[in-house]
Amino acid sequence: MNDSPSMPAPSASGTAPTADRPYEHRELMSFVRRSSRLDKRLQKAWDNYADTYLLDLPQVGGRELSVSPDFNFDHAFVKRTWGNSHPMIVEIGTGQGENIVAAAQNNPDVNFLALEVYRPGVAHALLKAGKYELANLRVAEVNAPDLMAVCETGLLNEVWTFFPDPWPKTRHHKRRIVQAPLAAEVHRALKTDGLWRIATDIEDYALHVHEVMDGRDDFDNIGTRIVSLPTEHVSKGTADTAASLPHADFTESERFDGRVLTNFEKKGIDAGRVIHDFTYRAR
Ligand SMILES: C[S@@+](CC[C@H](N)C(=O)[O-])C[C@H]1O[C@@H](n2cnc3c(N)ncnc32)[C@H](O)[C@@H]1O
Repeated sequence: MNDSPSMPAPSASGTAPTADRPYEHRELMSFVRRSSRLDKRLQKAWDNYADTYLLDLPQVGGRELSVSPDFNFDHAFVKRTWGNSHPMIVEIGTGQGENIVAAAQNNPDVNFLALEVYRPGVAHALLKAGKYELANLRVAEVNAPDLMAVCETGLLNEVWTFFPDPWPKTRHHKRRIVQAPLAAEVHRALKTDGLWRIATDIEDYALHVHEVMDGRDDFDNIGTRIVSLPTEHVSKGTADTAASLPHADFTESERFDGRVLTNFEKKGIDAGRVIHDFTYRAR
């Protein structure tokens, strides 16, 4: 599989992952492995469509959902797999594939790769890809940062991370997938002017994105809507109390019109939460 001449990409920690020291800096995962049992319908989808749509990527021995650091996600692999060199968009944490399937249907001249660790989600994405006979979509059941780490420099036009798992407890914030090391890897994988689109319905995650991303000198936040969010949380209090708290001011984007309303987003809206959209352009 690894017949490309290009070297494995360096990891965000600055040292390239190797077979005996793979992704050491990433032992804290952004997900907890859940049941991979499929019901009859999803098992049938898997049996029918995995050969066509699921990428069988080499793993690090004994580490589920990993991608071997010896693998290169590069132009040559894209050409062999998608059969062309069209622009490439990668979605990190695709859920059930609702969004990327719709995008792939609407943009046949763009290649899409969905990354997801939850097997029933992967199976749903396969089911829809098969149902709509999408030639431009592939799905990988992998830990997304592992794939980003082996992505050829400048290969991607866009990366999407919509409604990442919130990990609300402070002691779990380190598990949030939007982190400085991933940002560095996404930046390296993107073309100059490529975009990382992020959306969340969790106010504290929006602050987290702002904290991780807005001080970076390798990305520009191209949002134009000015937002001011309190940086401390009070469970009870008046509007005056809230206004007197320290605030962070930053910019967000208008809703990305390439995003369909997924179940996750709908649940957030139904619960009265505000959606925060960010667009970061790689320098
Ligand atoms: C809250 S869901 C949102 C799904 C989808 N983006 C949407 O908007 O409907 C977050 C998804 O990210 C996936 N995920 C979390 N960490 C991941 C990782 N390291 N690699 C790939 N997928 C991941 C989870 O399994 C989950 O399906």
